[in-house]
Amino acid sequence: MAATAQHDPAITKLWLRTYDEPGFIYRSVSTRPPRDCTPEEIPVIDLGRMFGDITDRRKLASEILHAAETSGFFYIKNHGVPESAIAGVHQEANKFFHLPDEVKLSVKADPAVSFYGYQGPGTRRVVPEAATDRRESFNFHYEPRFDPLHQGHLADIPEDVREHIPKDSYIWNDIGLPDFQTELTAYWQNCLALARRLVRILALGLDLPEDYFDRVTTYPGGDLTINFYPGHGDRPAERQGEVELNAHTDLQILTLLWQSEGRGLQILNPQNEWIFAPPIPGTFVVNIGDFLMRLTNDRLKSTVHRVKQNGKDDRYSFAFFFGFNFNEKCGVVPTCVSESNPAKYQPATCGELIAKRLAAVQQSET
Ligand SMILES: O=C(O)CCC(=O)C(=O)O
Ligand SMILES: [Fe+2]
Repeated sequence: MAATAQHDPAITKLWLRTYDEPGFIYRSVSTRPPRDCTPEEIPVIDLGRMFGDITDRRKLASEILHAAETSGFFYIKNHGVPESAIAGVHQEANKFFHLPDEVKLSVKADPAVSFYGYQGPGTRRVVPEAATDRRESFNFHYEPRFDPLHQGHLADIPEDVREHIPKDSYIWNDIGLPDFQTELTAYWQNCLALARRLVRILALGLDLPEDYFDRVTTYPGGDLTINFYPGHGDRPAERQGEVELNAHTDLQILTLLWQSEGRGLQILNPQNEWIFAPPIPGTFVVNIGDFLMRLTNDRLKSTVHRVKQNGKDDRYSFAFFFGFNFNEKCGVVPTCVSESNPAKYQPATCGELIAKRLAAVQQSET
């Protein structure tokens, strides 16, 4: 991927994509093998208090804020997403990724329409300097018809919201898995509800009214990606050390990540060293996205991460990316600016920034 810096072999140049011109930056990163994160670096936060009184909620909010301001990553437990919903997706993901290639390719992303659907191994490249990602994935996006908030009112969906929804219904073509769509959308609904609650806690943590962001989460970004990273099984680990998903930051507000057993996810800490965020049973990993970093004037951190799969066993992960309404212009929130710390960013819609970045990614793939 990256060229080694000239003077120090323990440092390598890591290229990253950004929203802003020129579109790339690089960081000088340690080549030392990753260690596991400490509980201080990526704490486990108990969300049970989300349903408590305002004192409980404020206490929870301050813990979340602290993690979001430091590593930008935290685990959550007691998150309320039923194990059965997770197991349902896990089972369907296992069946899906073991289908013959021609079946998976029948629901593949058509770049002329959207980037949703199946993406085979080696088809995505985050930055021109990087190798292609080796992961396989399937992803779909927010649709009001899946959102319990709009059940029974689908006729009232505003036209500009409709226009924003990609017309890629082919991603749900029949692939011979009768429960695939049902299980994925049921899990998606759980994540959507959880993300809407978490954003309220974030608002409290930012000293804003708890319902401050509600207005921009009525037709939010809500992408679910199921990822598959095959293990090497009984064969020699020929791919050991290779990156399966290249270093990136997530684009929107926050990501809820479930990971199956086995290390894979690595996070770049403030000392520019990779650390593992190993799976912890019963938890999700949450991380802050670029758009929320921008809305908080860089107070909350959107942290670089990547995946290396170096185990014998297959690894799965499910990433739910939550964003604000795509057509809503959002500026830096009032509690993150002051006379001595003016807003660094102009108001923008999440939709326009993401479209710009995805177009750039597509360009580096062609
Ligand atoms: O598979 C993982 O652990 C991380 C996936 C990820 O970072 C992503 O899909 O953006
Ligand atoms: Fe990510």
